[in-house]
Amino acid sequence: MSKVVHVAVGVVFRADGKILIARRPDHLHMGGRWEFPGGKVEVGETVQDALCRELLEEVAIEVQQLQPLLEVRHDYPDKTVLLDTWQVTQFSGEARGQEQQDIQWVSIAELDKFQFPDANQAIIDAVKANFS
Ligand SMILES: Nc1nc2c([nH]c(=O)n2[C@H]2C[C@H](O)[C@@H](COP(=O)(O)OP(=O)(O)OP(=O)(O)O)O2)c(=O)[nH]1
Ligand SMILES: [Mg+2]
Repeated sequence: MSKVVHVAVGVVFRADGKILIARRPDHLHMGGRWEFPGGKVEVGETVQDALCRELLEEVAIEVQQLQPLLEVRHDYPDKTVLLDTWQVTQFSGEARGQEQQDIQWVSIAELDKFQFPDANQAIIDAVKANFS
């Protein structure tokens, strides 16, 4: 069995209630799908540290306030991920894709229009249930 990939994922809310999504570069796992920004937790790092680092690296925002939302474990054919998902309610900076990826701010109702990796359905359901 391969080990579980621990991923820090941020559902970033802007003051107007919109959520930040980004399109995964084509060459990556789940390339071309939309995601909530984040990435793998490195050895010796807390999940909160990983989330702050990834959001700065990927979309140039500095997290100021976060709270746990849910954990989603999902088996893909080639790997198993644990999406350790946090709600980000305060941040500084203006989001921009630092890796040439498209980003968008979308309403909760609009999330259904985008194609996310399969593991994300549980996150989207939780967002709708908690924040709609
Ligand atoms: N960031 C993120 N990853 C997701 C989501 N949904 C989902 O299945 N994943 C999967 C895809 C990847 O297998 C894994 C995250 O890896 P990643 O490619 O973002 O990791 P990373 O930013 O650290 O990138 P790298 O250093 O490996 O290039 O989790 C999501 O909403 N956000
Ligand atoms: Mg990433």
